[in-house]
Amino acid sequence: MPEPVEPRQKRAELRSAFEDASFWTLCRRIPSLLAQIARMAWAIDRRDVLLLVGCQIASGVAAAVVLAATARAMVPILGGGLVPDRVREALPALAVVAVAAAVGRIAFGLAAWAVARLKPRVMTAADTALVQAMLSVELEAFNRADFSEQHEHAETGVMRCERMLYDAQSFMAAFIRLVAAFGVVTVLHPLMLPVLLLAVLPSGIGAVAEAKIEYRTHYQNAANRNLKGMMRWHITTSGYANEVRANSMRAYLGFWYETLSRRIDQRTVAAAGRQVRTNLLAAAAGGVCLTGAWATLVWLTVSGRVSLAVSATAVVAVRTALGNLANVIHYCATLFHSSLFLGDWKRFVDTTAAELALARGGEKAPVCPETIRLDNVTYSYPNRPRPAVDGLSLTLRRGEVVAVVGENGSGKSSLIKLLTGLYLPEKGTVSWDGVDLRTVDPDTVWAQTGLVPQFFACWPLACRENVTLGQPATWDDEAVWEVVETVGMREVVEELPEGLDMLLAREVWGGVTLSGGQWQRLACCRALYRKPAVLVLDEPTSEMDARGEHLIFQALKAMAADRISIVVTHRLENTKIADRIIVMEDGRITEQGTFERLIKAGGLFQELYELSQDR
Ligand SMILES: Nc1ncnc2c1ncn2[C@@H]1O[C@H](COP(=O)(O)OP(=O)(O)OP(=O)(O)O)[C@@H](O)[C@H]1O
Repeated sequence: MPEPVEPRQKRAELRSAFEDASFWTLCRRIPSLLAQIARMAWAIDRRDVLLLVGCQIASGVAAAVVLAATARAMVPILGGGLVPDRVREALPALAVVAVAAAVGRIAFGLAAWAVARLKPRVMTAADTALVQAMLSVELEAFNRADFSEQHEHAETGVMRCERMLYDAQSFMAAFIRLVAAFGVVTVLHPLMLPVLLLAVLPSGIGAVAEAKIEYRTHYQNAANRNLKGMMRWHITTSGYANEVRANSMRAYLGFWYETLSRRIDQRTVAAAGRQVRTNLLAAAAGGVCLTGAWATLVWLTVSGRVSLAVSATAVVAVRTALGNLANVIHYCATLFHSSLFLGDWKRFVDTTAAELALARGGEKAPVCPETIRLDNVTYSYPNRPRPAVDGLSLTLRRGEVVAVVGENGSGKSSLIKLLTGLYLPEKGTVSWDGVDLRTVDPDTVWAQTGLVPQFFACWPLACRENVTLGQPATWDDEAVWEVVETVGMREVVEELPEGLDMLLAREVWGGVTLSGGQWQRLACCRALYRKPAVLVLDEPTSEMDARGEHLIFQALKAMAADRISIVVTHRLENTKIADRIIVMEDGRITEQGTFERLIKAGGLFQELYELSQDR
């Protein structure tokens, strides 16, 4: 079986993300990263943020008190005299140790509670910001080669948000305790501080190197992961389950999925080897430095520079400092790691999506336009040698039904995206009543359009919402039933156990689905319910039976007087209801006229019609 092809992907950002990533960059970035996380959390719940910070400080102070009181207790315990006397003398300091340790634990527990409350909400905020960003972009953004890839990275950023808050809390907790321990160690003997730092520096540098390897691997797998995700959906969704089986695709799809997954795993496994080597190297260097730290402590004690009591406290302080320092370095590295993904999310939301956001003029589109005019309009898709619409001029008038026909790929769907302002032309102008759509707020255009696209959505919502989606809520179902009736769906909807309330999603418990043609009738309902000034139907009846098709074209005719109506169709019989037929070839209009005229004109229309009759 043929192996899946390796998808191409953009690499420039991968390089730039690493150029400035060093251990020192990590240390420099931590304060701003913490500030960014704090800002995100602050915007969600100030009380929890204050509780978290308060608890962190309290647990740090408690740790310092524990160490200081331990040092105080050690002096009588390791000093001379009778054991009961020594213990009695140490009791007050030991009581302080117990109280401070309890305060530390309570503060830690409360901090964890605050984080648990903040985590899901921070993640939801990041997630909704991403969804809003996706909703805000121009339709054209989806044609950009790297848009989906960048979106995928941003999705990972959202997933990491949750973990990042936990990492930030753990980092801060370790950092505050470390400062406390460092303070105690420095007071005991200043030489201990640099020795301690040296002991954990190698593991810090190793952790960052490991994080970089993981991030690089994540990027290298991005296109494959993206493709795998899409294929997974196609393979497992109920909608294609019949095609997958009846066209004997199962074996190949299974093979394809496994092969691609293995390819991703191979890179991850290879990276794991590099990570372990880095880790071991860092651990070995750390071990040597740590031995040096303990040797220094022994030397200080043996040479009489510190007393045995102080030395014993130093052992506790060094252990506390080391444990926390290792945590600081670990969480610093994971925070840094997460910050790279968060950077992807932020870049996508603040820059990529913002640059591609719908930002046209603020003018209002003319209400119920009399004419839509295309003047010399050209539109090309990226990576395509020829324009999809090529220097096209056309005027559509209110009250007129225009049918657009032509062979596959001749530019029909692109044309309707241009005249509804979904795409802006590369050259030429599209205007509604003389107002250039470039200067108009697109929402005021789309408030007046009703579109049945070629590939329409089957919304996993109630039947009613499948009709009214995008329109203000209504308490009265009469208008809904009216359009349901128009497309011949009343009986079907009435038979659903919950009628208009029925959930149309068989994947959800209690939900049902409809047949292909019934779904298409519902998509037509959606457009008709809007009573739009510009009604655009792109192959609206491709899945319908003759009765459904008849009903839709009757409805189109009945509604035509008050609006501009455009219908794209391959069934040329349907064009009989049109006032004018436009024939497209290679992005241009090559013929125009009524059915009666074009059927005898000797052009493409006549040829296609004769082919449709030749059975
Ligand atoms: N998103 C896209 N990216 C790149 N090329 C595209 C895209 N959409 C359409 N095209 C190309 O633009 C040309 C016109 O496509 P369009 O969908 O407008 O044709 P159409 O006449 O509606 O075709 P059909 O009858 O098959 O629906 C085709 O060559 C098509 O391959």
